[in-house]
Amino acid sequence: MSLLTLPSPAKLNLFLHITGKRADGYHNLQSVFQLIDLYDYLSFDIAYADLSINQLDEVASSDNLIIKAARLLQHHTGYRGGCRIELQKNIPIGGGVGGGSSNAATTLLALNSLWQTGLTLAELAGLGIQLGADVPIFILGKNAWAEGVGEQLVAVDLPQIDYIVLKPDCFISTKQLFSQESLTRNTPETTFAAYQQNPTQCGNNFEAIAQKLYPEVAQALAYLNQFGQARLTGTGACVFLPVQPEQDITAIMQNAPCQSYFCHGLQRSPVHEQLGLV
Ligand SMILES: C[C@@](CO)(OP(=O)(O)O)[C@H](O)COP(=O)(O)OP(=O)(O)OC[C@H]1O[C@@H](n2ccc(N)nc2=O)[C@H](O)[C@@H]1O
Ligand SMILES: Nc1ncnc2c1ncn2[C@@H]1O[C@H](COP(=O)(O)OP(=O)(O)O)[C@@H](O)[C@H]1O
Repeated sequence: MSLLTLPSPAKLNLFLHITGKRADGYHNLQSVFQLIDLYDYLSFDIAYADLSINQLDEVASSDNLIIKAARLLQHHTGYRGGCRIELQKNIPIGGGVGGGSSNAATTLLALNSLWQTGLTLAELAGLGIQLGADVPIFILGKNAWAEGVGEQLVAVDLPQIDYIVLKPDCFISTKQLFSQESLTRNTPETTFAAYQQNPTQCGNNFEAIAQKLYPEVAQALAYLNQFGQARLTGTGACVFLPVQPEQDITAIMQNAPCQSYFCHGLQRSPVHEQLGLV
């Protein structure tokens, strides 16, 4: 098989605590990653000698994490062939829902299969972390409890929940939010068991800063908070609300102040199901 089309799912951080700053400037965190059925689609055709991708308005091809992931796999394994990659982008960029990281992970998984380079998931996650802190969760392909910078992952079972996700009309840089002086960097460590007992007690340390810097985020959170407990995902800009079937989901979405998505929580990534990595 030389041609393959795969989905690339998004994620939510059900909570996000920053627990310390490391000597290298990165921050330690604790989080629960929930995979959701908001997908980009990537097509891979390895009947090409070079690496190439269709042009994306927002990202130069040489900066695209998809190309960076493919190059990294080539470099690591010495594989000499190429691939033509087509990306259909649906996941909002800079939204805190991990689209770029997910694209990188889908690329590593797909090309490791098509190029028959034979790396294990642990080896692919080791490559992925060089591209971004969120890549390993998409290589694992399961909901997870995360520590370290997001690379220490333990797969967890989460209740089946649906979400409304809003994308405020602004772009948030992860680096910029981490560099804010007012960021709480010393949240006491917790455990997955403690989180499960009382999930609403765990929040997102970036929520106050994102709302202050971006009124669009404050507006989206205030809107969703009328219907339950809304949260920021990652460093934003997206915010999400867990919803029950009896709520008027259509009305909540129609009256939202910005773009809205209805998403199911996934138990595992469809990429792994499609590639037989069960
Ligand atoms: C904090 C999270 C939670 O999911 O935010 P989102 O990106 O999803 O919003 C992620 O782990 C982010 O991962 P990712 O977006 O891949 O970040 P990277 O590109 O690795 O890092 C961008 C910059 O953010 C800072 N950074 C990032 C992660 C971290 N644990 N500590 C940091 O201090 C560093 O300054 C780094 O240069
Ligand atoms: N394939 C890609 N899809 C999305 N963003 C990408 C991609 N490749 C590189 N990027 C860059 O990665 C950054 C973070 O994008 P993304 O992962 O969508 O956001 P977030 O980390 O907030 O969830 C953006 O600034 C974008 O320029």
